[in-house]
Amino acid sequence: MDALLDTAARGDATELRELIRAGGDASYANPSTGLTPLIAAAKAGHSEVVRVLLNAGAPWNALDRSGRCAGDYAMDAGHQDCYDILLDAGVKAELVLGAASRQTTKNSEFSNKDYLEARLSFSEGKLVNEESEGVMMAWERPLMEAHAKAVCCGGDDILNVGFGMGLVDTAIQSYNPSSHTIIEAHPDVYARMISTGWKEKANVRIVFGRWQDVISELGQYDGIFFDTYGEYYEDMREFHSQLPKLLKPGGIYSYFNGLCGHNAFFHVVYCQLVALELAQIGLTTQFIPLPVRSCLDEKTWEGVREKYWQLDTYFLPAAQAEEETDN
Ligand SMILES: C[S@@+](CC[C@H](N)C(=O)[O-])C[C@H]1O[C@@H](n2cnc3c(N)ncnc32)[C@H](O)[C@@H]1O
Repeated sequence: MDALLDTAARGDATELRELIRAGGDASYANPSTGLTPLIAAAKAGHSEVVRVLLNAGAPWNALDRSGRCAGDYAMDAGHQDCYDILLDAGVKAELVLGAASRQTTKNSEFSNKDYLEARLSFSEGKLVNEESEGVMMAWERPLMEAHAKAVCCGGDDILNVGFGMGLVDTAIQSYNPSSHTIIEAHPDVYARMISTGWKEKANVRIVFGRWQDVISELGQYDGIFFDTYGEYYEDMREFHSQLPKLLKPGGIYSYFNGLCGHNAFFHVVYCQLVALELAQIGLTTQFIPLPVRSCLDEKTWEGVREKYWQLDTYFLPAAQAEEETDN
């Protein structure tokens, strides 16, 4: 099977087609390196070979032993054609997967039931669960301030889903909105909101519960921020399906963009996917690049089980609903 790797690396599309026709496995991965023909082709910039392999069923998202996929190599080497083909393949595959999962019956348990039932510990720099997983961390403060700015420039009625350490809500308060609604589902976080005086703020309304369960109690907002924990992309998609009811015309929606925060190419695929899905409900999405390297060092993650963010740039999503037209 290493013949496939050699042929892909050389960029010989004709020979590769023949090898596949003769039974060669396009999804082969070398057992010791994890190298796939797709990675070999993307690394060398052979776009026709990349196309042949994808058409023959090579998975766009296979990782080698260093945790990188074909798109990562194409991106780093500046092979734009390969990058575009792989991005398109990734977005299409995830769109199809999403459609398929929407057709399967829903699990009766919700995604983050265990998280919501477990105890949390709060400290200056972080909020962690019993497994020392970071629920929220102070390094995100500049990002939360930027999110608050984005959603507050849409108008005066603001909704935030997920209080965590209250970083985004503190920043939202600095814009003194007319109304500031906060949904929070975890009892420990809710108790802390009460003990730190959030209930006494004149413009704040706290809704305790899962957003899924309290959505009917909500109104319409000029700015909405979404940042929960322990939920899947499917949950966020479900939230997005409620945006036409929740977001006023011209309003701004933003979310914590931690999707695939460990892999640069997967992250780009998910940015595109969300933008496409939001476009289907009439929102136009921009991603504002924010450098985050300076917010993070090895010390940041001390005492936290997993680095949930490993990229140098954060892409802050700002999605605007269509303005109302007169006719
Ligand atoms: C990552 S933290 C939010 C951090 C916040 N943006 C900040 O600036 O500190 C996620 C929060 O969402 C809450 N949460 C998780 N699932 C939720 C749900 N389904 N509905 C409402 N809140 C939820 C968690 O308890 C947690 O407080």
